[in-house]
Amino acid sequence: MSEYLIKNVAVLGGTPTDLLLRDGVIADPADAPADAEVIDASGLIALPGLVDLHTHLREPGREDAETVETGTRAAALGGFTAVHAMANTEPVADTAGVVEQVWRLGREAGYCDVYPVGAVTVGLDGERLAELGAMADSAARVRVFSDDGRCVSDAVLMRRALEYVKAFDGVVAQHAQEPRLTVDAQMNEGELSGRLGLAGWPAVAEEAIIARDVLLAQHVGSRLHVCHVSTSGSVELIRWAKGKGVDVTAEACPHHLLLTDELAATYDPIYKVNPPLRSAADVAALQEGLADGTIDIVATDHAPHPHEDKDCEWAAAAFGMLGLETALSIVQQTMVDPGRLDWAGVAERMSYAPARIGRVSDRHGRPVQVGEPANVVLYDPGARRTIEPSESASLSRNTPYRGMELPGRVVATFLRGKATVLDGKLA
Ligand SMILES: NC(=O)N[C@@H](CC(=O)O)C(=O)O
Ligand SMILES: [Zn+2]
Ligand SMILES: [Zn+2]
Repeated sequence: MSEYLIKNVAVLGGTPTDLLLRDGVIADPADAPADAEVIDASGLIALPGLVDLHTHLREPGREDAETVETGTRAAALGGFTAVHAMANTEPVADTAGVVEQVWRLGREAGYCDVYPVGAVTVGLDGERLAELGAMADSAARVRVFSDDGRCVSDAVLMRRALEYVKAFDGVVAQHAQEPRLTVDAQMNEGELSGRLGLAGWPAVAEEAIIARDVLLAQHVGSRLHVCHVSTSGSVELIRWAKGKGVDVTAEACPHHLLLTDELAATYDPIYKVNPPLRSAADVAALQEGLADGTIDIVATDHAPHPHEDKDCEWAAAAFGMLGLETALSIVQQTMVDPGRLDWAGVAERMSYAPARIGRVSDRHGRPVQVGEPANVVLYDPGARRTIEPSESASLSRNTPYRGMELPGRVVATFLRGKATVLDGKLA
């Protein structure tokens, strides 16, 4: 394996220094051998390899949309060294057999570590608990459980899941959506949904579940994670719960930090996502919540869909958008460039904290310093690029950023010292 001597890199945007990647770890650059590959990183920053707590890789079952291999290629290009693969596959990842299959596919592909998320209920049907213990004890060592795509809406089942995962330090990641309040819902409920004639999706459908779940988590003394928070009321509820000492964490997605429901007026289903794009006031509240730590992390909710599921009328289209290859750029644009977060804050929200929540911080989400695993991303915050969907490594093309000019570019990604991306391309 090559050894890399990275020269003049600004770790977390600090004073430029040198890094040696050797034998899978970060080593003292003074020990660099003469034949080390030298990378001139002047102008680049180094961040710890990013960790996504919410990725849809679609395999098994929807390999027309994405595979573990194509999705993890997209992840590497986005600066990720670990992703948590959501359970809403076909078959659902609700058994030790399926989670081990996904975990093995990730290892074989070798682009980043894949940590399967286990389903909370059998078949995501919301009726019976899946074999959570067997998934936890499997080779995949599942710690995050979610019916994402669906809400665990039955309060008794949610309570039992929260109680059950305590035995192995797991967490339930809730897709907070009260189903009865969102029957046929298409977009954010507001004046615009009325005008466009699209069924509205009220903020209360998300907030009611979050309120219930933080109270349940407090009652049973368990850990709760809230997926893709999208409303200002949700941020307020999570702030309140944290103030009460509830063990709750929350994520915001890049698209919810940038885009608003106004885009639905195009009727272009590229902007159709669950939860929906919300108002500018909600976007501002999410940015503020992410800055002050109420929202712990950014997670992509990378949701690939083939063109036949997106190139149709709004109401018939699938929910979801790509996210892995653009996440860091969107966070730079919405959080770093306006001064809401520094690069250390980005490392916390896109690497350290997601690794802690997913209980993978023995390997990921570790500081870029001597002795740590060499999971590192080199990023050029001064670059600008125009998003061209056909250049994506994903099998799908449903990026909402087509034609947009975004700041920043991932120059290189290293997984345990092995380059997965070099010069902005797959290595
Ligand atoms: N976010 C989405 O709009 N879609 C996700 C499901 C989900 O994250 O709820 C998908 O699996 O396509
Ligand atoms: Zn979801
Ligand atoms: Zn999702």
